[in-house]
This record gives sequence, C-alpha cells and structure tokens, in this order.
Amino acid sequence: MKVKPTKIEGCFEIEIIIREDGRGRLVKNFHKTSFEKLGLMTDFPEHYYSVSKKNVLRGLHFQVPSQHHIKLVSCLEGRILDVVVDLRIGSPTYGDHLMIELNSEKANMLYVPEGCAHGFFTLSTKSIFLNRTSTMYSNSHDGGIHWDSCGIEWPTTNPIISKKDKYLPELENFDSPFKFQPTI
Ligand SMILES: Cc1cn([C@H]2C[C@H](O)[C@@H](COP(=O)(O)OP(=O)(O)O[C@H]3O[C@@H](C)C(=O)[C@@H](O)[C@H]3O)O2)c(=O)[nH]c1=O
Repeated sequence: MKVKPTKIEGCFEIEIIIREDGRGRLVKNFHKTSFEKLGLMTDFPEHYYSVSKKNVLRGLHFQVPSQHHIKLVSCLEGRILDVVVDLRIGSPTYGDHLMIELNSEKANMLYVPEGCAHGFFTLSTKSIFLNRTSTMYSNSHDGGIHWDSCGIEWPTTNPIISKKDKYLPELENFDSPFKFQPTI
C-alpha cells in the first residue's frame, strides 16, 4: 500500500495491492494493520456504494459536527473525477480544492479528512462509487456547498445533479463550523 500526501493536509491518495492472474484480479481494498501503522482511521461503521451514469455530479457534501466524518472513497467500476474542498477555518488551504481521477483500473482511493466537502463527477457510462465513513449517516447533519462556487474546473457546465445539490449554498456565503487542527 502506498500513501501519497496531497496539498490538503490530512488528505491522502492511497494506492493498494492488486494481484492479477489468468482469472482476473484481486484487489485488497482495506488492510487494518497498514492503516494503523500510518495513523489513519480504521473504524468505518458505515459503507455504501452508489451507481451513476455518465455526466453525473454528486456533491459537494459533508456532515456537520458532531457527526462530521472521515471518508475513504474509491471507484469500483468506471472512472470519476473526485474533488475535495478544504472547509477548515485556519487551514493553510482553506477554500482550496484538489481534483483527482479515481478509477477501477488503478483501484486508487482517497482518504478525506474531517472538515472537507467532497464530490465527484462521472466520466464513464457507468460508475460505481464506494464510500466508507467514520460516523453513521445522519440526515439532520447533512450539509453541502454548491458544486460551482469553489473555482473548480469541472469538465462540463451542465452536469446531471440532484434537486438538493442545485440549491446548496455558495462557498462565499458558507459559515464553516470546521476548525483546522494541525497534526504536529
Ligand atoms: C449518503 C446517504 C444517503 N442516504 C439517502 C438519502 C437520500 O434519500 C438518498 C440519496 O442521498 P444523496 O442524494 O445525499 O446521495 P449522494 O448525492 O450520492 O450523497 C453522497 O455524495 C457524495 C459526493 C458524498 O461525499 C457522500 O458522503 C454522500 O453525501 O439516500 C442514506 O440513506 N444513507 C447515506 O449514507
């Protein structure tokens, strides 16, 4: 397992072990001991996957305190552009974002720290997105910011989005409840 830091502190791209033979492939998509050695969260009580067609944009989402959480995200089928926006007051990258392609071929994952908004755009005809979260889903803590309010260069100006995502607040009008806690 290889863990690459990104420009957002606490956010990592993770490359995992893939074994291939004549039958196909085996992908080890979670290894508790390796995560523990790196000081990463290992307790993900909730997992789900979503299936999307091409041109779908989901996000940018988070849960507010006290149900804020770490996400471990990956793409089990297809290709997505995954985006993380730093919403932690006091962070050197507050308001900044990163975009990284996650795909089933590379089987790479993104470890998204608390206090960041997350979203993705689908590049393939069918994309299966896997999310593991460190706290349970809570509808009353569900929050988000508008996908087109953070200076992100999405591949289209007209993605397929949910009604909920259409009316999310813009980043500049968002009063962040998240505080940056430096690791050292
Ligand atoms: C995320 C989630 C949704 N739901 C329900 C609420 C709603 O009725 C239906 C669809 O929910 P949403 O429209 O919020 O689904 P979606 O837009 O796919 O939401 C997800 O987007 C990505 C970008 C994330 O980062 C995730 O954390 C999550 O917020 O499923 C759950 O029951 N449990 C869950 O964990």
